[in-house]
Amino acid sequence: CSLCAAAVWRERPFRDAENLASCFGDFIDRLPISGKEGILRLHPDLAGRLAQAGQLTSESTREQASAGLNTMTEEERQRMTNLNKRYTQKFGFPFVICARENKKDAILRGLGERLENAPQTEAITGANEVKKICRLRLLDLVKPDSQLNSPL
Ligand SMILES: NC(=O)NC1NC(=O)NC1=O
Repeated sequence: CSLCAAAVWRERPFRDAENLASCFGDFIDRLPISGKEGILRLHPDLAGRLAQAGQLTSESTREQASAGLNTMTEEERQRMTNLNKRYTQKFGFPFVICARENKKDAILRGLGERLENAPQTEAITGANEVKKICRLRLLDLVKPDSQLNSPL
């Protein structure tokens, strides 16, 4: 989210990628519920229309594939679509989970379970998942060598 990046920029210099990720995490934690919901709305549905049209970002494509979401049976895809629809109707933002830390069965189960949560709880749970996605993406972007050379 470019707004988060622009805000976290003021915390420079960062010791390393972990420090940068924790600054992003702190920023997301400090957002009010409406801000957390806004960040969640920037995310594509899991195995949704964008994925099926091949229009996800390369990061999302890789993450969703690592959970096995690109090899779902027709029945699994239908279940995912129905649950995603119910979730978005209830909360007004899409279901977000760190796909690299879950497999498709855990994602389908989590989607069903999290549908029962209260809206505020779910905005916080979703934002915590965004923090995990953000951290893994940052660690990919910042090569270990660059930590030795100069602060970010
Ligand atoms: N909706 C959702 O969780 N999307 C994602 N999760 C993840 O790890 N990558 C995504 O694109």
